[in-house]
Amino acid sequence: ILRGSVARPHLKPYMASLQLDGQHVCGGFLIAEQWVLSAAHCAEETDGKLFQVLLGAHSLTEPEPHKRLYQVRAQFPHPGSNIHNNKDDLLLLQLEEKAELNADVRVLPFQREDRDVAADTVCEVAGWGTIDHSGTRPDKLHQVERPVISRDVCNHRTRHDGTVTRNMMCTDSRRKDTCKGDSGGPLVCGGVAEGVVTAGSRVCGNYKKPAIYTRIAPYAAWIDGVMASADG
Ligand SMILES: O=C(O)c1[nH]c2ccc(F)cc2c1NC(=O)[C@H]1C[C@@H]1c1ccccc1
Repeated sequence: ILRGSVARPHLKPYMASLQLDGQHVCGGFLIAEQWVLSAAHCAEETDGKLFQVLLGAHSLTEPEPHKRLYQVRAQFPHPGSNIHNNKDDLLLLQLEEKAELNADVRVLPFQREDRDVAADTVCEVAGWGTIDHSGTRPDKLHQVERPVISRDVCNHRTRHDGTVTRNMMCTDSRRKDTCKGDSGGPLVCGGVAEGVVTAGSRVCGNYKKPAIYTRIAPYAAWIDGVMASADG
């Protein structure tokens, strides 16, 4: 998160850190007791290894009361996701067991109504991604508020030039922005997850390149289908 602030500890109890060998790779969030939603690109270089999912955390390193690392039983990248673009950039992770819910570990509801969030709506996004242009990696969760910008503005020739589909949305990236490592986290508007930070490589903090999110509502049926069909 660029030019945001340290989040109030454990006030975003749905936040997940997707880790490999103890290293944060991407964000994610709890959508059900045994399920985390993130971005498919994040699993591109895992060489077939499964993530581990850290829940209940504020600091990535310090001991905290409800912090716990969960094994992943299975990972389900959206079948339409691919390395060439940001389409269908969603990843469902089934935890090895149901997460123990408490004050620091909670499910975040996601939007099921497929209607664009109005431009200028101020939403919030959080993550353990880079916090400056030197690529500094924070230990604590950061957050930032960002206004939604219209798809037409986001698709302008000088911005994302028509690559933002109806299944995506954008927020203003002037100065304050998401950045590497924040991908997979939720864009929360009015207490509901409306989008997932896309994990394609993107310059951060440049107003010419707004942040892009995968809208969740268009994928509600896919999400429900995977959760229903997987065992347990
Ligand atoms: O964050 C992303 O957009 C993104 N997209 C990817 C695609 C493949 C892939 F193998 C990884 C990623 C990845 N995450 C990262 O590189 C994470 C490792 C870097 C990081 C930044 C800040 C703090 C901690 C760690």
